[in-house]
Amino acid sequence: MSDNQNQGIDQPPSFSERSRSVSFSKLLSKSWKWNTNSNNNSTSPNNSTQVSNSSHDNLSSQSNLKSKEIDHVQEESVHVTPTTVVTPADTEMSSRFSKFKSMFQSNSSNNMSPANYNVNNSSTILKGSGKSQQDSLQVDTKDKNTSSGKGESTPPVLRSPNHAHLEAHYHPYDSPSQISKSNPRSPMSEPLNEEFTFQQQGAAFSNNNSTGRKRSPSAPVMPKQDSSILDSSTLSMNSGYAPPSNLSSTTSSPYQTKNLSNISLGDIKEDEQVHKFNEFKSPLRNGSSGLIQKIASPLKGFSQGNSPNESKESIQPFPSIIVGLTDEEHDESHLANIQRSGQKTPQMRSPTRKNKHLQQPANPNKDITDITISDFQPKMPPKPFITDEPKRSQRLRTKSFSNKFKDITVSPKSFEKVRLLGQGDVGKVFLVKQKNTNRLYALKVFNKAQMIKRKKVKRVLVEQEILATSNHPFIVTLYHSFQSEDYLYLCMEYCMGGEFFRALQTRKSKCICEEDAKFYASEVTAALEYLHLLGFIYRDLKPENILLHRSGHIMLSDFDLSIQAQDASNVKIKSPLITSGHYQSAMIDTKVFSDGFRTNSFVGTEEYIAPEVIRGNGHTAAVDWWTLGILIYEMLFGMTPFKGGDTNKTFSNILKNDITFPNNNDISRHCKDLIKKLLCKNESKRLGCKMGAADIKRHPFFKKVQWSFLRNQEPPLIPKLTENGFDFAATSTKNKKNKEAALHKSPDESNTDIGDDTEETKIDYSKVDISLLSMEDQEKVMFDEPVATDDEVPEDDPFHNFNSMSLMEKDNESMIYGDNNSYGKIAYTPNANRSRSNSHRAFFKK
Ligand SMILES: Nc1ncnc2c1ncn2[C@@H]1O[C@H](COP(=O)(O)OP(=O)(O)OP(=O)(O)O)[C@@H](O)[C@H]1O
Repeated sequence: MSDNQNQGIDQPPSFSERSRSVSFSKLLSKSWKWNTNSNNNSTSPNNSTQVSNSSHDNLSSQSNLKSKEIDHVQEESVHVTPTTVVTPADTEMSSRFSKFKSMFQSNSSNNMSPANYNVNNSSTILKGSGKSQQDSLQVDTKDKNTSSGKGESTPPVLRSPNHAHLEAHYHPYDSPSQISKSNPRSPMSEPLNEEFTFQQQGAAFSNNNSTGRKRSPSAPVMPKQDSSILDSSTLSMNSGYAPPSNLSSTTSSPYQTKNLSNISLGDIKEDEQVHKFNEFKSPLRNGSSGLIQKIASPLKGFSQGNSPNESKESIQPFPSIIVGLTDEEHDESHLANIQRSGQKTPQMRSPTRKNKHLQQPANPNKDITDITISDFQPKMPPKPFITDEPKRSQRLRTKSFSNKFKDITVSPKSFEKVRLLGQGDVGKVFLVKQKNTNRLYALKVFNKAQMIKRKKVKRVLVEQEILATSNHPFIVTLYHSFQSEDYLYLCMEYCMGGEFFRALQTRKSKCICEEDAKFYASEVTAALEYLHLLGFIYRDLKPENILLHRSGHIMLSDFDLSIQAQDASNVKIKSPLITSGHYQSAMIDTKVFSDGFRTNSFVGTEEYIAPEVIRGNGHTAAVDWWTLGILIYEMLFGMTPFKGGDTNKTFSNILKNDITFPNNNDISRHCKDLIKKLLCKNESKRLGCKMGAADIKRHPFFKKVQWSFLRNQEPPLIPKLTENGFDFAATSTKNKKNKEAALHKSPDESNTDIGDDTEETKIDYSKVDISLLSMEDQEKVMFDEPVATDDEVPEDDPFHNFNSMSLMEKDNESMIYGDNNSYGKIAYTPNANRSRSNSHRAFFKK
């Protein structure tokens, strides 16, 4: 990877830690690829249609195909699906986006619409018998040979005429050994005794597998058939959900012919929820969209004005006042219309109104005592705008987060890469510097083609929705999100402290004391409470997804596995406020926001997965409280409680084993009680099942926690930048030299020169297939493509709902790059100011 060249810094020594960081659903599609060779063929491919209503369609079909074939079928089905036929007119119309439309439609079920985010395409991939799949493969091969890609009437799925390259470039994880090489998790150095220092560097995200913690190759392997793990009684069917596996292989249930090792993301029964998710209207959404309709007529009214300026304004497509109109302002606009149209004014309003221009013109018949100074002022044309209100596209205005965001103010070119921070399943996260402000951000970049191919479209849309909707001190701030022709970008607050997991690992014992664990558990509880309040279930809590802000406070990140309960809009809070003991903290019943919501996806991270997820009975927001229990345990003991030798054993332990606490650890009775109650295998008895977060906050373990003052407390560990690390200025110069030296040619198209990014040489993106470029060149395109504004992305584009927008926040608190800053090494220094015994008292003493 190019970062290797960029960094020029030492690789950190590798950890011999357990690697566990993979989130399940993110690798399921890989897992079935890897396991298909070893699967038995007990079920005919056609059987898959018999269970077409279940979430497990075609699993047996999958087992009949060798992994290679499946790859081909998956890939080639893109070509044969009739919906991929694009007329030349269509192609011309939306040339920049049509390739994704056709990819998405081909890769999805027939009734797919972009608005549904329906990425469950397993039936598309494997529909019919193995023979027809073979047939389609042959047909596709022909297509492949004849298709010349974009601009022709043959389906221009991608610009590349050779899709084999896609697999090579976008799927570097074709085998467990490859994944361990190419998809390592964030690297760490060895703990350096008291200093707890590690090298935080992107260079380790290259193909060099000797560095850093890796994603576990075994993690994506789902449990094999093993009747010892589950007996049929543990597979409760009473919820109406089918178990996703045949963990109990002895019975003849159709479901039990399937193996979890075969399950793919496409088999996850999320479409129902997603469908309802789309129907879901939050109060905010209702408000904004309703408001737009309401004010449509006043705007028309303005256009009837006599002033030329007035009519000019009236044709402005997206007057930004629209969303910002209060009811009062709306009334006022309406009033003005009525007055203009000669109708009798129903009621005169106060002259202290904001929009003075809407006041009545001087009335000659008016009593002299009624005349005000405004009567003598030149009459300004009606302005349907509040000047400091930024413009928002029509689409953005209808979003629940429209009050937070304005139209996009940046583009990929606005940022300069500092280094790679991390690489997730489908996204790369870069530390970037905004060129004109020197502000530092974490820029998460997703490859669109890869998102479609790996069925992650819905997930990235959910991630954007949650990040954009959230406004909480313990949830990472989204500053900008935008898309270009080939990429999606989430520009977030840079959490300088990196993963909390690293901080734990840099401790000698890999664990922290109970008081410190209480601090982090409190902050996580507060963040989960907030998410639940919005109706989101996080589903992937683990130390890897908890980032540390430079202040040392936590920041939850990575929401692509989250889901929104569909009934959050109709929530009636029965007992909104309850008090907690002596401290009278206000607590909200957060459980009502996801009451009655169950989802059946197999998501999570192996050691953190809740029993109900393994059982496949569907799960609720209670999974987040289970994961909180595991997290607290891991913080205290440096390991998770149910980890087994392999996935099967881990799942078996989760389902059957009681929680035990290592002997030599001195933790309080209350703490053990909390963990036990959170790790209750029966979710209906688990702590949190009654009132959600309020139940947890009222537990005696948290008795002395000042929930309202969490943000003001001293965190136990403070990340500190140290010297001699990555030097941005040096790398920047080096990059420049590299760029000058590099000859950027597409391997396939010798006459296609993507050029460099100097002013003189413009890149013709339409002629470049980014999948054929080296990683370095792909990154170059990533930081050079023009931004696609909301209105540019056609409605039928799969990424239409990914808004390009910027946070309206005036006081941007993001870090500013300075000359003396170094971003290579972070040390976690124990906070000397923090009392370990009774932190809340210490806080008030200060
Ligand atoms: N805001 C941020 N500040 C600093 N580092 C970050 C930030 N966001 C992400 N990272 C780093 O990038 C890594 C990958 O990010 P993230 O987990 O969001 O990607 P992902 O594709 O969803 O990964 P995964 O598949 O592991 O969930 C993180 O583990 C972290 O090290």
